[in-house]
Amino acid sequence: MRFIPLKDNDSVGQWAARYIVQRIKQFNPSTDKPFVLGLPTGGTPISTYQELIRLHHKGEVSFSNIITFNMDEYVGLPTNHPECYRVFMQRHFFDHVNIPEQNINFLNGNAEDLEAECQRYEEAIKGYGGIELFMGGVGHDGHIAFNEPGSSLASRTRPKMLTTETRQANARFFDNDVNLVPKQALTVGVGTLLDARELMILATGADKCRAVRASVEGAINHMWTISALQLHPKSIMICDAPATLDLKVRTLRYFQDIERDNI
Ligand SMILES: N[C@@H]1[C@@H](O)[C@H](O)[C@@H](COP(=O)(O)O)O[C@@H]1O
Repeated sequence: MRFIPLKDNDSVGQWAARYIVQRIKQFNPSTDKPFVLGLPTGGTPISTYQELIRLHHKGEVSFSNIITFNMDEYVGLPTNHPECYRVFMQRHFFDHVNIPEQNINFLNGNAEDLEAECQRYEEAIKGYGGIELFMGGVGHDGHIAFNEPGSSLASRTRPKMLTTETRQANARFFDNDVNLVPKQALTVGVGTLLDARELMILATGADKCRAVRASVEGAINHMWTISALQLHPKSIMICDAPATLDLKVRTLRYFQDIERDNI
């Protein structure tokens, strides 16, 4: 795994956005051969979306041949709710770039049969030949997408109950009222994420430092689903300085040394 230790949140956004643009350019997508990008919501990726929008407006990247799959969605939120992940993505990214509406894929958290909806999503990903690059964030408890502690590292897309800790963390988007945060979500599985040809995780802020330690120095363990990164043949974790606070000095120096030309 690559570990990119950067200074602050803006540097993380810039690094991640440039990496995505570079990968898209290398891939040279076309209508027949689109680039399939997995995307997250949350506070962490916002600086990346802002930088991608800026690069798009500068003419450095087009999203016309990009297919997106978002990693998760709340169950039961009205589709026009501002915290519905689809609405979040329109607001922070899709409304500002040239991605065709039909290229955007989302889990429907209001589907009548949630299991069937998750199955449909897995099939849709397969239909495009899999995901080229999946970007994600990480929860305080080390969850990746909504794969809460104890999720199988082989899991596929499915409904999941959210922990109280996660609902409390997300209450900031729901008038600080935990009771307004949905109790359930649909999420791609850890196995679905591991199937992506590349997995890029962003972590910013001191409140993520335990999750970062678990992913870099910890043992692979379903109680920290982020640790599955270690199983992926091509994973990158990008952090700001506060998120590295719990790493050993030796670990941090090691990655600072081997990435010295890239940070
Ligand atoms: N399902 C999302 C995750 O995909 C995200 O990584 C996590 C961290 O969010 P934030 O970036 O706001 O800290 O929050 C939610 O639980």
